[in-house]
Amino acid sequence: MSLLHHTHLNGERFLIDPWNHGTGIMRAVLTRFTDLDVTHAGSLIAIVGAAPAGWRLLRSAWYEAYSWIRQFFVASVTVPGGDPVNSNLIKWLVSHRPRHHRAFTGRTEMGRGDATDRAASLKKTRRSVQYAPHWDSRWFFHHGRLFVASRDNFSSSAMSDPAYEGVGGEQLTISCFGWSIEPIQNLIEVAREFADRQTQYFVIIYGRDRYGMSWQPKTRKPIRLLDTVHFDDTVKQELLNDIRKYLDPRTQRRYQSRSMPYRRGYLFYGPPGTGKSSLSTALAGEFGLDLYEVKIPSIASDSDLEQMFQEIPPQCIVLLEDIDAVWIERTSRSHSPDRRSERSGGSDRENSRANCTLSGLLNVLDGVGSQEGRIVIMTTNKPELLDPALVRPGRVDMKVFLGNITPASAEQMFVRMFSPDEMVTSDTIPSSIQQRSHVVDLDDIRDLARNFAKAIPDNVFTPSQLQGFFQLHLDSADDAANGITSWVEKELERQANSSFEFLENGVVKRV
Ligand SMILES: Nc1ncnc2c1ncn2[C@@H]1O[C@H](COP(=O)(O)OP(=O)(O)OP(=O)(O)O)[C@@H](O)[C@H]1O
Repeated sequence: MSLLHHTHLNGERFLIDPWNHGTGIMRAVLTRFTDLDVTHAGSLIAIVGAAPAGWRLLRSAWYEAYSWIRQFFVASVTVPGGDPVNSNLIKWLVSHRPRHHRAFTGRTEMGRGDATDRAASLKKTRRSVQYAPHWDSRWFFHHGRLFVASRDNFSSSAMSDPAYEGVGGEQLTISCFGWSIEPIQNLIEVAREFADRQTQYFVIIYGRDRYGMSWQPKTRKPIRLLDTVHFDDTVKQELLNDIRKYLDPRTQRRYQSRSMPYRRGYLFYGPPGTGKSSLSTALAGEFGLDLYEVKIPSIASDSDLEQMFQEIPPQCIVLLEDIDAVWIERTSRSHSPDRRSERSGGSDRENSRANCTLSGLLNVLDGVGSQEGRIVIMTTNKPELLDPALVRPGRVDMKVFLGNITPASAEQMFVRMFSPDEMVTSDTIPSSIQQRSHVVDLDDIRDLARNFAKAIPDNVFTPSQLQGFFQLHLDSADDAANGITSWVEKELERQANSSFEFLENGVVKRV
């Protein structure tokens, strides 16, 4: 089809091309309705069209200039992801963000739900959404100085980690103008103090990340007082004094001057549910130490174990759980699987056998990195399976037995559960329940506790069993005191039959 059109204007016949024709109309329209000349509009369009290229040019010039400035006039400190200083800085940056920060990550809350939302906590169906500020690089002033914090190698997998705080987990570089890193060092100190203040009521528990590649803060537990872990009071005092003495700086100097390795090991042993893990966490809170959790059965190899230990900082508690799962080298896999199975109490334990060896474990316990003020706590339900080499003095300096509950401990537990401080009497508890929990006088509670303790047979139930009973009666001390005798009878019967109870169509059945 021809692109030329014929037209008549004032009786004349013109041959025009559509472009000129279109421009003519545009010009006519523009001049009619605005004062703009279309030739100027054309220049405007040309400028707008050239703007992106100009912008790109400016940007690359800026990057060039910035890298030049960085090279000669900027001091910087890079902190690797996963390092405690990294998370301290992130905490400080997040809480000192500009008021109008607009980029956030949104994630379903993985930790405890809103403690005040009783209905939600009971149903456990809805979790709140957690919003955390998000940025790649941020400029900010601190003490009159301009800093920039930039995150490198952001990986989206970090976001699916429950410990991810919206930012963090990646390498962080803090820069400022000048030739000295002193302002950055000061900023780091400020961030560390800030983080310490924020976490002083919590124990930070570190675990390996999902790929087993690095230590990550796994949970932050409110400090558990040692009074809430019930076991022999004399042993508790001995343990506390021992750790206190060990952490005293004078002890460290004495160890060093006598060329002794500065480390301390403890073994907590006893039946499941007697408080071995709880005691370890309570000690971490008592002495303000972070807790590094090593689950022996989940370690892939000796070299993994070694790598883990190399990355554990000094001055912390290392918790080696289920230490009896360590493969005992002397009874090699090929020679005596039966014997091992027999020693470990059955085929199910075979399945949970660790892949690290005894010598691998002894290596990391005695290795160079272990001599820096760490406390190593090993826990086991089966101390009789442990190799004597593992628990010899020097590796295990004190053994602490945590056993079944005594009537005296049961009495203390009762008082703790129902003392006025512990009883919640806020609006979150329905008034009907508040009326039932009328006993809040401490003397009354103590009386009830004494009667309660009389019903508890010595050394039969674990503290966690008793805790389970309290959980059913948290709203009323009276109910707990009245219900204990029948609970004890039922539990004794159940233990005698060593049966597992379950409900089927409303009928209690046992297997
Ligand atoms: N001695 C105790 N005093 C107070 N509470 C206890 C005690 N022992 C256990 N509990 C309670 O029972 C629960 C389980 O305790 P914990 O996990 O510390 O036991 P454990 O000995 O480490 O068990 P396991 O050997 O199975 O790991 C916790 O909620 C804890 O509060």
